[in-house]
Amino acid sequence: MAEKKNSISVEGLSIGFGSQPLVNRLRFQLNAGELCAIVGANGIGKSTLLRTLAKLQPKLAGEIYLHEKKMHSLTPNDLAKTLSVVLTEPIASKNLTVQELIALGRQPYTNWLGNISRNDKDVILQSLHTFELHDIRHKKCHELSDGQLQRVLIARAMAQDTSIILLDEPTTHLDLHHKVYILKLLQQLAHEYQKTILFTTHEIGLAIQLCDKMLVLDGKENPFNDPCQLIEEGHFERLFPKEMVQFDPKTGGFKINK
Ligand SMILES: Nc1ncnc2c1ncn2[C@@H]1O[C@H](COP(=O)(O)OP(=O)(O)OP(=O)(O)O)[C@@H](O)[C@H]1O
Repeated sequence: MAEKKNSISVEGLSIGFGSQPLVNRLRFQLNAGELCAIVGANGIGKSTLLRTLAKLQPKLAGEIYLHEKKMHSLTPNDLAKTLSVVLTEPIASKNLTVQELIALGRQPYTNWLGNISRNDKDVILQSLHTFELHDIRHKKCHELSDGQLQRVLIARAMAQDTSIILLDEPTTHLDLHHKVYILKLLQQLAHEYQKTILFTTHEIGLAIQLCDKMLVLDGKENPFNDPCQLIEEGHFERLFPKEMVQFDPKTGGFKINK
């Protein structure tokens, strides 16, 4: 079997704001080709972790390694060629067309005039096809549905052609069909293109079915493992107060306590 390539690893990481840590002593490692969900209750620190991993806010302690190099030793341009981020915040560039927005993903590779090469054009075309956006490539982003816009943002991350992709709640606002569609696309990107994909979500049941690994932020142990192992160890049972909902290990989903 081929040796697994370590893409992102975190050791003793504390995250939070100011001097107040939200989560302490995080430790996990992801390899090339793995899809991983970060789950946990509202306000536990999922988005904060994602933003810290993307260097959008400082870590409080510990170390983040990308391809076994300390993240802080990478230049901004090297970081942009290694890691792309899809956030939930509304995008400022909704007046661009679908194709123009996806082309922005090529910025780390263009020269200082921003000239697009033949290779850049091929990568943009491939992203349009992979995400079935070719027919709407000339539409303005403000004319798109939430689901279409979500696909465009992920296509832009694919055009950035980084080995690691981080996404904050990529399935919010989507119906069940489109939630599954987006998560399956992410799984395909990870498995077929050997990307390492880490995303935050409240869709624990879907994540259990589709992810290779999961990080459960519970504010204490914060276990990281493959979903079956996490179920066996009972980590999902302890995630929410039992009076309301209960995890059913047989179905891998939550049931309302009536
Ligand atoms: N800019 C900020 N300054 C200080 N505290 C903040 C800031 N942004 C978020 N927080 C706090 O940090 C905590 C974690 O927020 P975060 O958005 O990471 O949680 P989350 O797990 O993603 O939650 P949700 O599931 O609701 O999206 C919350 O208590 C939040 O109020």
